[in-house]
Amino acid sequence: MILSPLRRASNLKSNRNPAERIIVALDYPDAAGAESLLRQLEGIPCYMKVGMELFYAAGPQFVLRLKEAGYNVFLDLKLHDIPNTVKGGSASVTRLGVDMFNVHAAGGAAMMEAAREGVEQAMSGRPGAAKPILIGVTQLTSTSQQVLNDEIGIAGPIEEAVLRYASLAKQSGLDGVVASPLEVTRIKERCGASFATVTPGIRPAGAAIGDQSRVMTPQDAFAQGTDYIVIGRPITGAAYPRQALEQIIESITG
Ligand SMILES: O=C(O)c1cc(=O)[nH]c(=O)n1[C@@H]1O[C@H](COP(=O)(O)O)[C@@H](O)[C@H]1O
Repeated sequence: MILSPLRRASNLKSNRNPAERIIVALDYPDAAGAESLLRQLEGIPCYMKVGMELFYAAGPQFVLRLKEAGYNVFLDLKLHDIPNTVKGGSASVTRLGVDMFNVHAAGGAAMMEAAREGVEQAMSGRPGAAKPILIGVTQLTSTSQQVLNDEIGIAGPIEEAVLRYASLAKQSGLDGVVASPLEVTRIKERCGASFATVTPGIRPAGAAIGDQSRVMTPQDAFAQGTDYIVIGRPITGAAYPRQALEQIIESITG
């Protein structure tokens, strides 16, 4: 069961409590696992991310339960399909009442514009509701320079590929991008300070990197000017998840 209501982060510009800029990835195979973590983190007003693992198992119902508990929710389904399908998917996700969701920038301008149209269409039926933050995924933080060039076949520095996706996302009317904190400074220079950056690939010093490639510590990521960090296993896989999260909060405030 999800416990007490939490204070809700209002929007990008008025994030006061640093915890509101930490997005915890609830990568669990079922609702019970995620609920156990929520009990341990009770009272800390961080953002919660529902990704494909939990959503495919627990569905929209779990998103609604998080919303009822007062959390801001990032629904990470990385939509990537023909524009008409992404428009409909984006409208459904918006009607669900999530605070943030993402689409793959690799789907191109027409697809991202369709996502925005889907949001706008759904918002017309939800007067007074807050519009979700629409984010484009650039290059996954698990992708290395070598994989990009040799396997995927995109030439040049990975940062250039990320910047290209970020510019396209901005031109298509998106609110920001998912990228590595390593690319935040250049994205802000290219797309403007108010263009949001949501950065996974976060590893506190000494934490196992696992399948991530382009990583940074929480404090360094915020020093680069990121708006939100996304962090999963360093919290969910810790012996004491609450302590792990509190240490991260302390590292960014101290
Ligand atoms: O869109 C995302 O959230 C995402 C994009 C990306 O490029 N890299 C990335 O790791 N993520 C997500 O961020 C989370 C990172 O989890 P950890 O590696 O366990 O901290 C996972 O839920 C990923 O699905």
